[in-house]
Amino acid sequence: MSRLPKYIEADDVKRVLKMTDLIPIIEKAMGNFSKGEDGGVVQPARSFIPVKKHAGSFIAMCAYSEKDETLATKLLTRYQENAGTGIPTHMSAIILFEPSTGELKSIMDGDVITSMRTAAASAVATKYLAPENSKILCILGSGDQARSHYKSLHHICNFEEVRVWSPTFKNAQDFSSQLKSKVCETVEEAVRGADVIVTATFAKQPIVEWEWVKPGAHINAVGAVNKKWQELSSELMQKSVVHVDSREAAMKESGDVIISKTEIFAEIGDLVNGTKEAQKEKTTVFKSLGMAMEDAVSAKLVYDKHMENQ
Ligand SMILES: NC(=O)C1=CN([C@@H]2O[C@H](COP(=O)(O)OP(=O)(O)OC[C@H]3O[C@@H](n4cnc5c(N)ncnc54)[C@H](O)[C@@H]3O)[C@@H](O)[C@H]2O)C=CC1
Ligand SMILES: O=C([O-])C1=[NH+]CCC1
Repeated sequence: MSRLPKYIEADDVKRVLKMTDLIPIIEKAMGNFSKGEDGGVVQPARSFIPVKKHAGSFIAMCAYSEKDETLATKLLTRYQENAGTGIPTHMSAIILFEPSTGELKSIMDGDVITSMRTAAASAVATKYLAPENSKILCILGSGDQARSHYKSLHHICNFEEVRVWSPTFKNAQDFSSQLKSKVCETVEEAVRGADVIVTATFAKQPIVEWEWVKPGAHINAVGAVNKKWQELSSELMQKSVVHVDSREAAMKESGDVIISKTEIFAEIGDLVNGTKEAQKEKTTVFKSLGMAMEDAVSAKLVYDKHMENQ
């Protein structure tokens, strides 16, 4: 193997990474993660460095999976105030190592992977938890994650209607002109009657109330990645059956979980492994925070596919 790592840019990641390949790989990874030591996953809690002077944060996420033979770290910045400036709010690179020798294999764009693997994790949750014959999808937010979720969730359900709401009406209109959907003026209008709901916003205070949510609906809550922030009201969290990607991370990083003091029923991996039963008929929440393990398996897939084409 050459000692020079392969640099894989965003366009190449986009070219080789397909949602249909990614969803089952993320499903398996979530299952392995939730098996504890038997799953062969090592994923320490991620590090956050606040870049207070510039209202940003720097996040380092590492994982090793023995079963998947992948060892990687993602370095990511989250600068919310970039919104509307033309600079993305999240930017990242993934560094992939060869687990058998420790060699550096690749440095690749992490933006496409972050977008797609987060939406793939929600697709797995939706597969287990959405009501049968879900027809109406509601997306709150119109940014990067909103777009990738639109695409991934169509692999799971045959939606007849998609609704989008965003705090800036024009952004929702742009979303709707590119991805077939109906623009809603309020969160309540978007949420009422929806079977599957995605919250992919920068909200710091709850934007979704329990009484708007159709009984039995499934919610993928992707934003509010801070112990002081919430996208869902405490009542909604307490009355729903709550699932997370990692219990440990949720208890440390999720305001939706910590502030509401809700009980966590299961990790999505527990549903995959069959150690907890999916309760499709109940109102369910998947509180997603994102896992390094998801980046590691995605990066390996990208690397292997990219090298096949060299
Ligand atoms: N769970 C996970 O694995 C991941 C979570 N995220 C989180 O998902 C959320 C969305 O990320 P992206 O789509 O990449 O960001 P983006 O910058 O592309 O889009 C953000 C969206 O939030 C909306 N927004 C801004 N302020 C708001 C407010 N106060 N209330 C409601 N909506 C507001 C914006 O109008 C925009 O539609 C962020 O909180 C981000 O940190 C991002 C990556 C992975
Ligand atoms: O897992 C991830 O990449 C992120 N979670 C929150 C911001 C980015």
